[in-house]
Parts: sequence; structure tokens; C-alpha cells
Amino acid sequence: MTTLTGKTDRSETPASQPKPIILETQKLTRRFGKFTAVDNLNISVEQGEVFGLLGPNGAGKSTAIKMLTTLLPLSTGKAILAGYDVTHQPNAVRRVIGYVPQALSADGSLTGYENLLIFAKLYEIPFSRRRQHIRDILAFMGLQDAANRLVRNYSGGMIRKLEIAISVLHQPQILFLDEPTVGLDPIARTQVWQLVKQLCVDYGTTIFLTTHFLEEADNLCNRVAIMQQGAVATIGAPSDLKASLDKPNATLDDVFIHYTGDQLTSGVSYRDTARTRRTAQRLG
Ligand SMILES: Nc1ncnc2c1ncn2[C@@H]1O[C@H](COP(=O)(O)OP(=O)(O)OP(=O)(O)O)[C@@H](O)[C@H]1O
Repeated sequence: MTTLTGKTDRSETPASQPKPIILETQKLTRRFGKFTAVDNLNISVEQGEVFGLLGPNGAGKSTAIKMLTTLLPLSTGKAILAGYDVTHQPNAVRRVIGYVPQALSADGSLTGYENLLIFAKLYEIPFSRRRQHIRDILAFMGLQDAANRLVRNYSGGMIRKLEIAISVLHQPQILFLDEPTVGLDPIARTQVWQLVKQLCVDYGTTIFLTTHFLEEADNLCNRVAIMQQGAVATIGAPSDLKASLDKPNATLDDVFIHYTGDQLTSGVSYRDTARTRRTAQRLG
């Protein structure tokens, strides 16, 4: 079955077949002056995987995503996405990725449909297919009834869904989500995570995300990397990481604390930050 991403539905792929690596970094490094924000990052992500980049504030997660999405030049190292080199083939990389940044990116003064229309034009989706394509995506996101409402009247969860809809309009192979559920209430968070999972299951989209919600990362991610001070402290399937701790019924929180010490440079604990962000209002 051809899908939104233009790829084959994963359900048709035999489970035993090894999946290709769609994203690989080799010694990915970013310095700001003398400070190293991302330090020799080596990560590989399989096609169709949900991969989570975790870590305390300032660990380097957003900087890594900005390099992978061509928004920030690499200091040293290499990153290959869907066969394209981010340094030497940035335009090709941009065509195969979608990106939802932390900050609000939808235009509140336009309707949901108009927001999508602008990007459909930017992505050069042919006029004959534009209308139907936007309708299909709005339906997938459960936003069809809100299509003609101004986005400034959307809830935070609806805006996030619209931003994800915009980011997959051009059928990216890899979707980057930088803290997609920050500031959302628990119900909206669950809806967004379900959508992300659905994108992956139905359309084979590879998801690369950051989050501060470890329980959700545990449920959603096939593998996670925990970053600490720019470097990968550990990487693996949540179940394997939990099993590797000498603690019965260990959670991903336990794994996180084990590798990071659960302390921010400011002295505020990671859990406090996650709690604060849980109640934050994205739209002010
Ligand atoms: N443009 C910049 N100039 C100087 N330092 C920067 C710049 N961007 C990021 N940094 C620093 O790099 C480090 C990593 O920041 P980054 O935003 O990648 O962390 P993060 O893990 O995404 O944190 P958070 O969870 O708070 O989003 C931080 O110490 C930050 O202050």
C-alpha cells in the first residue's frame, strides 16, 4: 500500500527483515566558542523507528536536532539522513524531513486550512491534488471540523496537531519533534502521542523526538538515547535499559537518574522541570 510518506505500509514488511538505517551520525559535534554543546554524538536510527533523545535541560538535544535538520552547521563530524549528507546536501535533506520546533509555528491569524494551504504551495504540491491532500491530513489529525476556524481559537493540543499536519504535508521520511507535548494537558498529550504512533505504524514515518516525559518515552519509543553534557550516556530499548539496572521494577526515570544524577546545572531537578512544563501554557 502506498502511504502518506510514499512508502510501503510496514504491515506488509516481514518482521524478520532487517530495516535500513535512515539516520546516522558520526562524531556529530557542535561548539559555541569554547563550549561544546554536542560532543561526538554517534547515533543510528532504523527506518520506521520511534527514537527518543532524552536528557536534562542543556544536555544538547535541541542543538543536535538543529544540526540534523540543517538549521545549524556542524562544527565537526557527519550526519547522513535518508542517504543525504546534512553538510553537503542540505536541500535534499530538507525534502525528506519534517520538523516541529518547540516554539509555536502555526499562524494564529489564519484558519487551520489556510495554514496548511500556505505550506502546500511552498512544498509545490500540485494544484489538482492540494485540496484533497489537505483534507486527508486534516482528517488523519482529527481536525476536519476545525479546518475553517482561526487557529488562535484552537486549544494547545489542536495547534500541536496542526503543526504536525503541516510538518508531514510533503510526506517526509523522518519527522523531528522537539518536545511536542510541552505545555499540553494530559489528555492533549495522550492524543498527540497516539497520533505520532499512528504516523509511524500506518505510514512508516521514522520519528526522532525529544521529551521530558519519561513515562511517555517509555511507552512510545523503540529506543532512546540519554544525553548528558553533550554526549550520549546510554542508548537502547527502554526495556533493555531498565533491565540493565540492578533494581527490581526499575522505571525509565530510574535509568535517567542513574545516568544523569537528576540534577540540572541550576540545581533544579529534572522532575521539577517536567512538572513545571506539564502545566505551562504554550499560548500564554
Ligand atoms: N546559540 C547558542 N550559543 C551559545 N550556547 C548555546 C547556543 N545554543 C545552545 N547553547 C548551549 O548549548 C547547551 C545545549 O543547549 P540545548 O538547547 O541543545 O539543550 P537541550 O538539551 O535541548 O535543553 P532543553 O531540554 O532545555 O531544551 C546549553 O548549555 C545552551 O546554553
